[in-house]
Amino acid sequence: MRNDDTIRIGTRKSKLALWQAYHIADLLERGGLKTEIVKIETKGDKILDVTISKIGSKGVFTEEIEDKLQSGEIDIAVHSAKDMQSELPEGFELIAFTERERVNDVIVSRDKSISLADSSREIILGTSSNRRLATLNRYYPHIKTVPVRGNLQRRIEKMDEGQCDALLLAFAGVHRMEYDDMIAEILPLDTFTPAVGQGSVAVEAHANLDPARKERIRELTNHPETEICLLAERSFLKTMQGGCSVPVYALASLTEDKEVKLTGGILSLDGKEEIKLEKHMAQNSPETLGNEVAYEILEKGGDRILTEIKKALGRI
Ligand SMILES: NCc1[nH]cc(CCC(=O)O)c1CC(=O)O
Repeated sequence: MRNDDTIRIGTRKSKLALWQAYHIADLLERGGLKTEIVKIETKGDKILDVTISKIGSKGVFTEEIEDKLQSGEIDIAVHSAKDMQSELPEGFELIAFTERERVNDVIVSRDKSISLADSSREIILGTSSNRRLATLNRYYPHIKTVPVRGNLQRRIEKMDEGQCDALLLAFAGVHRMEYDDMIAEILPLDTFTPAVGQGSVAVEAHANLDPARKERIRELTNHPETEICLLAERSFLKTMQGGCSVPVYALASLTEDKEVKLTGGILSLDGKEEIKLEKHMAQNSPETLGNEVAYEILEKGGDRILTEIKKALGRI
């Protein structure tokens, strides 16, 4: 343990990552803590021209950051919650989740008249996410896609270079980067159920972080309602054993009668099959809820779909 009281916050260097890190710094400083941002380059940031599902290895965006958490060079790391694997390496945990932003996926374009449901015109949509591709195959089969990677700014540049007419992105990132005026359409949650954790910022720590510091950081950054929802979603993901390149989705919310409701599902890559389920449970057992929804989906055929997907992705 260092003896000064500045909280060192580790983050990737992209604009979105920095926005998230400064957001956490702001919450901590409002509570009277001093902060310092430590920018860290990861393997995933260096490899821009292959899709992440082809790089394959777990933690391409987190390994270097976790090394610095473990050594105590940084106290916490800040990530988009949805980028975090459902199981962290031994000794690491997510200690807080910030209040969730609007969770929807959106269409971003220079042409605001673009709409996914409009099959009368040809739209080429940029996305590299298997969840989004499978959802398009199922609900909007007339839409053509091209893979587009890189940070948000780079993706918009690629669109402006003519690689695609529009991009399919998470509202949260678009809003944080202040591209709201390019949002052509906010996609409905019943077809485009978002990825687990979408819209919330997660704070990661190592078990060697001083408990009093950890508790103070948690008090200032954690949003308890969001945390309950994310615990349900993340335990769903863990039981599904999906990994980030599998079209698995889940969205939890709190109900008026103080329960947590979870909708989870899996799609085949071609979108021909979808198994989707909704359940609710008392708020004190979000993880049990996540497990139960996952087990039931696996039992109802999700297991077979998952095996087929992993085979197609070359994972088994
Ligand atoms: N997959 C990358 C990623 N990770 C987090 C966000 C956006 C912010 C968020 O959902 O928290 C994005 C961009 C996107 O999917 O459009």
